[in-house]
Amino acid sequence: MTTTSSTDTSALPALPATPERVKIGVVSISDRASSGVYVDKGLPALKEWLGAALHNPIDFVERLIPDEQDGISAALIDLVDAGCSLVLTTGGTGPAPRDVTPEATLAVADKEMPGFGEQMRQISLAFVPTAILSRQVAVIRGKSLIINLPGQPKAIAETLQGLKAADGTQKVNGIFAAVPYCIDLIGGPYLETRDEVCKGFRPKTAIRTRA
Ligand SMILES: Nc1ncnc2c1ncn2[C@@H]1O[C@H](COP(=O)(O)OP(=O)(O)OP(=O)(O)O)[C@@H](O)[C@H]1O
Ligand SMILES: Nc1nc2c(c(=O)[nH]1)N[C@H]1C(S)=C(S)[C@@H](COP(=O)(O)O)O[C@H]1N2
Repeated sequence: MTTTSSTDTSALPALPATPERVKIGVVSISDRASSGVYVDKGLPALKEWLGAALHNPIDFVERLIPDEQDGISAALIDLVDAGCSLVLTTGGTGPAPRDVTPEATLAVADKEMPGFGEQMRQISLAFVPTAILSRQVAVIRGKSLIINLPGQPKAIAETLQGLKAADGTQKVNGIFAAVPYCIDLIGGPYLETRDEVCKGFRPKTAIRTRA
């Protein structure tokens, strides 16, 4: 009789020879960047970080939009409908009157994922005492994970990858460590991280290997 242990991953399909293509939505939400008062640094920072963190080839779908709740919700719906497995927003998470990104994100949610916001505020405290001013949320819509990041361009890498000590050991885990497995669970592509940037974590039973 053949027995299968709880850590036997042979039941999972083998990975294709090269990492799967993934479609990722990146949304920069800023009144001033979207109207040309200053140059947008949000989209370049998001694309640069994701390109460095993933082995998967990425098709980016980009939006640079003002802080308008209905427009933000419409952009998020569009990106999910376009097949983005992951959507990252930057900006508009604070307490100012025009900061409405969390409301716009919750308005399109099937499920809220509160752990991401909790962990991001915790991580950000290692960088700035004002971390708790970000109301950022994460949600599932269809087969897509949508995550809000703060608007400061440097906050993108800070929250996604966390903080490393001078000797290279991870002092504070970034939230991206939990993203690949979350996307597995909602039926998306298998994300493969570059461990030196951010090591994705999966339970042993969810780790797939190449044939
Ligand atoms: N897309 C961006 N590109 C470059 N810098 C940005 C961007 N978004 C925000 N910043 C910087 O981070 C700061 C905090 O971001 P926040 O989202 O709170 O912007 P804001 O003050 O509401 O103004 P705006 O929406 O017009 O960018 C901004 O004041 C700006 O210095
Ligand atoms: N990692 C990180 N988190 C951060 C910050 C930052 O610089 N780095 N800025 C904080 C500040 S000052 C504010 S007001 C809130 C909300 O920022 P937002 O409105 O630009 O999204 O995010 C906070 N979180």
